[in-house]
Amino acid sequence: MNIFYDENMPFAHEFFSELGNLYPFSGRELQAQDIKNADVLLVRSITQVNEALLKQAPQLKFVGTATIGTDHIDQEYLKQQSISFHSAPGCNAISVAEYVLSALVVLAERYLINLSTLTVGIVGAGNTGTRLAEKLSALNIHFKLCDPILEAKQKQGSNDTRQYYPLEEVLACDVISIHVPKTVTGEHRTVKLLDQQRLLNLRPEQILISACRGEVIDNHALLRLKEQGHGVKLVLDVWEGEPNVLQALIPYTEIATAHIAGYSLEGKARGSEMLYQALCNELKIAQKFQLNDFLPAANISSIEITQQFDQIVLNQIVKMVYDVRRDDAIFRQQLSEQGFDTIRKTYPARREFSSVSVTLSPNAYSDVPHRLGFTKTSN
Ligand SMILES: NC(=O)c1ccc[n+]([C@@H]2O[C@H](COP(=O)([O-])OP(=O)(O)OC[C@H]3O[C@@H](n4cnc5c(N)ncnc54)[C@H](O)[C@@H]3O)[C@@H](O)[C@H]2O)c1
Ligand SMILES: O=C(O)[C@H](O)[C@H](O)COP(=O)(O)O
Repeated sequence: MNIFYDENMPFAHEFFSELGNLYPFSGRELQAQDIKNADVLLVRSITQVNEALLKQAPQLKFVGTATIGTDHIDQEYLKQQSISFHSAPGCNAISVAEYVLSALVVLAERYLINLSTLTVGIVGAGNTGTRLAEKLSALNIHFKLCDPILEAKQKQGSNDTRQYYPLEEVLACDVISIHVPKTVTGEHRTVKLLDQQRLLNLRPEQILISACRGEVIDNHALLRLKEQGHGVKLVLDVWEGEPNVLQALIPYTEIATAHIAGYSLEGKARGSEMLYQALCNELKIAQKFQLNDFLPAANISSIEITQQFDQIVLNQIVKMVYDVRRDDAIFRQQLSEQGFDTIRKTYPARREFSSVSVTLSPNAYSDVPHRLGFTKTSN
């Protein structure tokens, strides 16, 4: 069996080498002639999988994307060709939530904001939006969810008991964090969900965070708004037209990064693991490996908190594991010379909160670190 996989999939060799011959490829450069003898194709979001790519691959039976987003896959075409398709829902949702939390912590320090006074509007309450909501709950930070699709399912009797709010109400919150897929057509289209009019409605003291897909915010309209002196604070991980970023927008952002919100080692590697599981299921063979077989220990793998848990301690432990300013600096300094894709391919190691076990001395007892995702030290 010939397995072609994106070179940017951690542990792909470890997971898949016993299942067939492995052929790594560079995601942006893959061409139809490269995969003529592929049985399995494993991609990331930068490879457009459609008829043009697959038309010369008669043996292909399995396509997987080690990502949450699936907007780069022509699923209708795969169905027509009886090629099975698997994505990795939720694989990097924790990573995205930790990115947003790190950004909030950094902005809270930069502008002396008390996080507990804020209301966060979360647009899209799926995997990433939900993980963020859980972390905000742990911190007692108020949030409002908008998700008309889940709201409609609730009305039809789903088990979801969360409260949903109209989009315009959620867009009026102190912080807006967007977590929708890229949807080009239909009632719930998200391309330019934040169009010129909605951007004009923003208040100068708001914070707007986007770590979903660049096309959800009209980047040119956002640039015009900022050029007119609007105060809205921007945290942008994703950009319209990646890898070609509207560079004039970067100086107007508080935090700008190269679509790496989901790039924790765990988040990316879970994508590899989920495709391994899917392929084993398809081949009807037992899974021999799991992610924990390969994940190394974090550089700092245990800490003790000795004072009462407050925003200062929160800032310290969040930034100890992941300080988003590192990725912001890399983006600003290296985008022109290295390019967007190289920054992503050479992304330095980043771990999730769970890689650190936290001990709390008796006077510091709090369940917040654990609820945020840190591992409880076992006695
Ligand atoms: N920056 C990154 O590194 C990164 C990482 C992971 C995911 N993503 C992107 O974020 C998107 C969301 O990820 P997820 O795991 O939460 O996906 P998900 O599918 O679990 O959840 C998306 C939610 O958005 C809702 N939704 C769809 N259209 C909407 C609309 N018009 N208004 C409000 N809600 C709407 C859906 O009902 C769903 O509940 C992915 O599709 C992907 O494109 C980016
Ligand atoms: O959709 C996703 O899962 C994320 O956007 C993911 O981080 C994309 O990473 P890429 O496939 O572009 O490396």
